[in-house]
Amino acid sequence: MAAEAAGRNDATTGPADCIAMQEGPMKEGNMKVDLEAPLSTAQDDFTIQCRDVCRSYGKLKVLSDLNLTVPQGHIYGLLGPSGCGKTTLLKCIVGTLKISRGHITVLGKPPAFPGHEVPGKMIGYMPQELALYNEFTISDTLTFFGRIHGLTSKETQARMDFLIDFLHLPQKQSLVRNLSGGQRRRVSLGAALLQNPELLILDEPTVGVDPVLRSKIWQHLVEIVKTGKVSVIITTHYIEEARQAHVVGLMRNGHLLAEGPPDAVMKQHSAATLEHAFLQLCQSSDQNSIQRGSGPPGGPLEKSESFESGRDESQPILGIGPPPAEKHPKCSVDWRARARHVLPKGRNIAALIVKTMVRMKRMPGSLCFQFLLPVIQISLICLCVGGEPKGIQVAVVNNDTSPSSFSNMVLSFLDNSSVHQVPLSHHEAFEGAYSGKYWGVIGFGKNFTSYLTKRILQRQVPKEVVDGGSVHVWLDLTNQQIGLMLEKQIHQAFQAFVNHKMGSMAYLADLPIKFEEPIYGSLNTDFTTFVTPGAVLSISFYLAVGLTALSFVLERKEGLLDRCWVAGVSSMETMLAHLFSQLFVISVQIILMLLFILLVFKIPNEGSLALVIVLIVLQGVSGISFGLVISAAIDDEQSANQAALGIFYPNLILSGIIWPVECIPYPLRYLSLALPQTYASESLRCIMYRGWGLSEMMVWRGFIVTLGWNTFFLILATVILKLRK
Ligand SMILES: Nc1ncnc2c1ncn2[C@@H]1O[C@H](COP(=O)(O)OP(=O)(O)OP(=O)(O)O)[C@@H](O)[C@H]1O
Repeated sequence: MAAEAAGRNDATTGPADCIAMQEGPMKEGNMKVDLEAPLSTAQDDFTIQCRDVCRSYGKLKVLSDLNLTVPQGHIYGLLGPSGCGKTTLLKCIVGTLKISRGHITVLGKPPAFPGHEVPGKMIGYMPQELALYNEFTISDTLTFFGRIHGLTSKETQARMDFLIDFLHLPQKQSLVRNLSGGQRRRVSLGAALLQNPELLILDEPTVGVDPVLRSKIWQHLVEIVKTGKVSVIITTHYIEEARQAHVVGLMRNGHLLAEGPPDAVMKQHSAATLEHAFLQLCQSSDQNSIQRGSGPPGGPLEKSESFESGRDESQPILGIGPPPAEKHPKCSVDWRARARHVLPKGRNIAALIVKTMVRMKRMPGSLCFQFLLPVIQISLICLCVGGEPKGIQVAVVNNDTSPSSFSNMVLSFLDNSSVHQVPLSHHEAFEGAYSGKYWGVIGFGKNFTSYLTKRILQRQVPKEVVDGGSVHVWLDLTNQQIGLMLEKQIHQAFQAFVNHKMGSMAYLADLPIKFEEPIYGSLNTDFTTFVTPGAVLSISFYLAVGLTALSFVLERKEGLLDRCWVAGVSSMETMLAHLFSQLFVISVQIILMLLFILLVFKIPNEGSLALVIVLIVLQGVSGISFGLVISAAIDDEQSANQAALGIFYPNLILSGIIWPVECIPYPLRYLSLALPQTYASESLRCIMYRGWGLSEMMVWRGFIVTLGWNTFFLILATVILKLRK
């Protein structure tokens, strides 16, 4: 095998034989991925060219003035210890990470250049993470990537059959989540090979793969580059297997220590193996750093520590000397290509929507949960919030001795389902009330009946008669709702008694205030009616936030977003596809919620059902957009959950959903009015309870504010995604 490799390497003298590594002062200025991006004059010979590439994560400088060249039709083995920056470099090459300085040219243009199919069909990328959808079968996985690359189903099928056979994959209907680690890695490799790309970028494809298959993969790579049109860049921890590559780049601390054919590297260092050559290079590099008084290798690199910038000519590094002078003609692109680059592609959106639908189909339990959760939540609110307290224990001390006993009559009008009367002595009643057993004490004096009669019939009575002819009530007001209910029930019972006893003369015992038929709403309006519209909006918003943030954060963590991006799916397409598929889920959720609140809990709706639905859907879209903001800004699911939960209560309280906005003190009220759900809740209440339409300001401003937040969240998510690259 080694001899074979050597033979191949001999045949690849020329560009790969001695790749120059840049020396001298570093060039200033950021990499230009715009219209002024430079083109290598020798672009026909090179598939990838990296010049003076720098990339940092915060203060950690990971790539430092790195120069690398992948000749066309070659296999390039990128080797280096864990953490030296290989994956970072590959991500810069495929365009998922932006470089802070330098130039990268891939297949003739910088990555992500308008109209360039990198990212896209020209490039096959296998990330280090498996980056596969666990709920997919092997067939679903390859079909999905086939759709994105625009392959016909016949082409996808043919490639699938070949790859399943070649990569020793199990049946194509096998679910990815049921595959072994090695099998998943091979499926991931299959997805990268699917469209026969011109450039294959493979980040540790042979980890966890048995030696027979590993050798077969290398054979295949050798085979596909033979045409001279396909190039491969591959990272591996098995340094010796890289001897089969045409060129190796030995990387350490963000620099390339050497670049050249494996045999030449070994010869230069009189090493029997590539591993030994690499060790020698590392030692020389460390000695050089110590002599120059720089910090230990592996730490953050400063410009002054850059190996290339201060390199001694005597160092045993291949290709010493500045790279040949390069002219940098500018790439140009017409407005049509630029527009095509920016505009979302229907094909990609459709592929992503189908992907989401297939995943939903494969997780029926989760889908049912998503549909039923809002119904359960709103039902619990309607059942448990705002209703009348029932079975409240009240002590009754009845000292009325009259045979006609008005006190018993008053008590008989008390609603027994709400108030449970417990007849007791004065002492027992108060002892029970103070010990928390009873919510109040209702007391009638000895002469209640006669004094009450006198109070009603005589014009003037002494204070003693007024007092003795009154129902005395002592309440435990630590629970305002129970206290208010008892007050209301006792008033109503007394009113009913007066009506019964006095008939048409009942007005004598009335206050001269008459509450007429309400202008809107009903006399029996309860708190549930107030709270339900806001609760529906809040549920739609927060479920969408949670599902969106979580699904994106997980997809990013598993490398799926990056993989799709390299396959040519833009962030905008990903967002739109998620929006459309989530709209389906939201629509079902809203239909079920409305069925329950209108038909089961009989919440009134005097207005247009269409307006109600549109407003709730728009709030769901706000939730999706806000979820996108969270997932764009946050990398792990725990922090994403915390962010979603963290804003839940402040927003719920400040939006006037559980208590009127009018109760909020002034400076906070301005904040409340700016929130996404304050005007929207008011708008929904106006539609449902007042029957208003869009001509009313209180209705349309709810829609306008919701649309405004949607736009703001979407723009913010896009900006954060761009800035964080
Ligand atoms: N998103 C990130 N944020 C901060 N630091 C990061 C991030 N990704 C990588 N790094 C750091 O950058 C350095 C290079 O990481 P990289 O993944 O490129 O190494 P690698 O050579 O591919 O390692 P391995 O062979 O183990 O995969 C490491 O120190 C790593 O901790």
